[in-house]
Amino acid sequence: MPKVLISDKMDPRAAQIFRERGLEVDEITGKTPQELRAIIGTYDGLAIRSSTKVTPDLLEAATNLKVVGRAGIGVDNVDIPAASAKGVVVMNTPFGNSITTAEHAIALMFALARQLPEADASTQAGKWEKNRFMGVELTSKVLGLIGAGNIGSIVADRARGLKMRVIAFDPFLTPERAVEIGVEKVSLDDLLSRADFITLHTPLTDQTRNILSRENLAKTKKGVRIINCARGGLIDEAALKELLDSGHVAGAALDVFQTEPATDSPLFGTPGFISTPHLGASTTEAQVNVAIQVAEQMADYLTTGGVTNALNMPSLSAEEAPKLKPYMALAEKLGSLVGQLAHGAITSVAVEAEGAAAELNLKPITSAVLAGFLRVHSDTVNMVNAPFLARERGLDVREIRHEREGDYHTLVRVTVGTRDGERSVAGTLVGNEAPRLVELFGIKVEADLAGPMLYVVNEDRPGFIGRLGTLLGEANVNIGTFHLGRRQAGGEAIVLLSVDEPVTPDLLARVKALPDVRTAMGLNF
Ligand SMILES: NC(=O)C1=CN([C@@H]2O[C@H](COP(=O)(O)OP(=O)(O)OC[C@H]3O[C@@H](n4cnc5c(N)ncnc54)[C@H](O)[C@@H]3O)[C@@H](O)[C@H]2O)C=CC1
Ligand SMILES: O=C(O)CCC(=O)C(=O)O
Repeated sequence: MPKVLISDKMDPRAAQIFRERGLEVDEITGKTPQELRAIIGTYDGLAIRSSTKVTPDLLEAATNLKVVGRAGIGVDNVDIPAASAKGVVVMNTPFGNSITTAEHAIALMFALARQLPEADASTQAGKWEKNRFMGVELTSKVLGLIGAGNIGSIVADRARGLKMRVIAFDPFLTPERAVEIGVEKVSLDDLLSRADFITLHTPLTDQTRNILSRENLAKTKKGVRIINCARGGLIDEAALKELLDSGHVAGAALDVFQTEPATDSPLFGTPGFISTPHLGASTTEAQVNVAIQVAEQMADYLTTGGVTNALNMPSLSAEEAPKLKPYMALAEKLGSLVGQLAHGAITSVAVEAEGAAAELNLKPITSAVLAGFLRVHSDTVNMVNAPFLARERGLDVREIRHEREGDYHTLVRVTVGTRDGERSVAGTLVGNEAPRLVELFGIKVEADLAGPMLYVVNEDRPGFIGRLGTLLGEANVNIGTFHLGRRQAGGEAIVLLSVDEPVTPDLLARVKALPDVRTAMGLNF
């Protein structure tokens, strides 16, 4: 039974769903990285929010880990390249907390406009400072969105309801989408100079880090108010402090900080500054949404192989997964076969699908081919890290669909390119279920690829099969299945036979010494 660890505080529905789906679950929160490292080894799944840091060090100790599920959006606390290299799927829940976070940005905008936290503190201190707290109206003001994705577009919708004019800087926002969400697409400089309020809604990337740098902050309109409910690191906090002190920036509200938890900051106590402790996603509704979603997604993956919202693997719905499962088994076997047989450096891999296979999602099939192929050289390869490793090796990977049906109702062909030319193998599914090899390097042969096998290329001459059978009998090697194929009568022929024990070097030498043998190899599936 797969085991899941919930290592950050999460709505109890997550644990409930894991149990209902037949998984064992432990909730152990508040551990130090060292303590987590000590226990992670037995878990197949790790469910987190933002506190747990999934580092290369933790992943090294996570010897059973198959999936990390982030109950939330940002995955900057997960080292995705390191997880991919280890074959661990990383999933998030991209929509469950977006409304809540957008509402927090709007709440902070109101709080800045009317200085609500200061007014509250002053009133409760018995001061009744009615003349101190002069606010500004939101109506007709310009709101500048940096990032107009899920959350940014919800903020735009709410702001338009407040009769604000919304402008947006987002290099990936199409003009059509800008019209659809009712914003004016502008350059960053344009936004900085026009916005009365600026709100950030991008992920933290190399391009967005420090997007509100000292230089860019200096370009803002005097009296601007700034909100960040996205990620610390988007704003130069030291420059922001100086501009608040000078009065150029009238107010700033940060939910997120460069260093979290932010228990100390030069910004604390600055007039016009408001902060919340990364509360953007903290509503009951959002936490229920993300907990349910992450648990369902992780349980799907661990029980059916279904993949949703993964950041390092193509999606595969829970309905698709069972249909694709036999294809992935076939693809892995074909990948493994070419990996074992092809000599010389492989530069390209083409995966072709014919007939029924052509109607399927080819990404997982290709990943399985690559996993089978690369596993010949490393047993830590799986479907998650195989495409990543293939890219690292500079392999040119292609997918080709042929709608036509050939001799088989469904067919997957794998062709590898080497310096000596291309070599291909093909297979089908018998009864839509059982993988069967049907073509090997241009020769038709029907064989199940299972367990240890002996592969022989020979001249097609009378008496050869008898000699091979006798040799194996004398060597006490039991034959499970025997498959033959030939290019043409009297030409190159192949023998593929399954044997009960792996082929030893001694047996291989004796097979190679038989008359008419061109080459022989032991294979394993
Ligand atoms: N404070 C909190 O508790 C929460 C924070 N977040 C954070 O909010 C941020 C936004 O989340 P979503 O809207 O769901 O993400 P999203 O991926 O839907 O939208 C991000 C937008 O940023 C844009 N973008 C990317 N690079 C850009 C650049 N260089 N300049 C301008 N725009 C750029 C993208 O095109 C995209 O439209 C994320 O960082 C997420 O982690 C999300 C939920 C809760
Ligand atoms: O889980 C949380 O409280 C933080 C949410 C967040 O930052 C995100 O989803 O990106």
